[in-house]
Amino acid sequence: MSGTDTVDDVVATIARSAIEIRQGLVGRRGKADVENPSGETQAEADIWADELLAERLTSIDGVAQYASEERSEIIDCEDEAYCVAVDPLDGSSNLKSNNTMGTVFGIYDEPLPAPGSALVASGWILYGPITTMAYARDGTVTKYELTGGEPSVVEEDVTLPDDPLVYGFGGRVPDWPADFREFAREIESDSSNKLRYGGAMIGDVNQVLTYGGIFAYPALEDSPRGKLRLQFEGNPIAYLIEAAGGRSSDGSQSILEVEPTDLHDRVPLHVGNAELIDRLEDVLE
Ligand SMILES: O=P(O)(O)OC[C@H]1O[C@](O)(COP(=O)(O)O)[C@@H](O)[C@@H]1O
Ligand SMILES: [Mg+2]
Ligand SMILES: [Mg+2]
Repeated sequence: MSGTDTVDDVVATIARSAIEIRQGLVGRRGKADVENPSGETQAEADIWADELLAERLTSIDGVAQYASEERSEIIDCEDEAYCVAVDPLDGSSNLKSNNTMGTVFGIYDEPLPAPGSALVASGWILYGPITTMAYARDGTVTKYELTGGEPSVVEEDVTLPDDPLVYGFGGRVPDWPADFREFAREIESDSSNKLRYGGAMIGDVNQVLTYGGIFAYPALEDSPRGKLRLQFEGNPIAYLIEAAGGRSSDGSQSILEVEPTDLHDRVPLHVGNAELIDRLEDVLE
């Protein structure tokens, strides 16, 4: 994966940096006294990981823009071609309790903010008991283990298992709109489904990729666009889950069809096995 084109260079750089990010979490578990563009208090590690990725990714030939959940403005580079959007640390509130976190990336061939249809590749790093990467390009998904050297492939042509097993829904239940509550009740009452919610989208979505099922951070009564960000979280996740044979939805259409109006737009996110997303859209109609 190293050095054949800009997209490969970006992915190889993120994979290498992930090992450093993981090690650098030690000593950076506190909060910084600053808010990100979404109005959330940043962790020291959010800021540090963003700066590390910005420095590395903007120096790659062919990278035109770098943008992240943790900074208001896009960094424009002199090159033209690919625009990289990252969530440097997904689930950073899990730093305190030392639970799962991730890094999410999307590589677009249009200036940001761009719709998910402009993605050429996306993926995520999962900082679990070991560090893994799920990566989608050209309609196929590959899983890797990362140790610092060349990423080693553990599975090619990854697809969601046919029989869904896990579900995880973000937000407080009383804040869910009535139609989403009805859908959630339907999923819960099916005895073949198990609840899995860890407070880091990447951990929960990776379980859906592994076992089949559904993850959602839905629209909330007082936040109709939900919580998760379209450029940095929604689009990259949707691109990968769709490449793995699943579906994504903002409630009525694929996340990849949502037109952005602002770099830090939020989007109601639902991803998983196609049959479950179809059922969700029927209920939310
Ligand atoms: O604390 P809540 O409301 O369950 O929210 C958890 C969700 O927020 C997030 O932590 C948001 O991501 P960041 O940590 O990158 O801001 C998701 O990973 C997770 O699914
Ligand atoms: Mg996140
Ligand atoms: Mg984050």
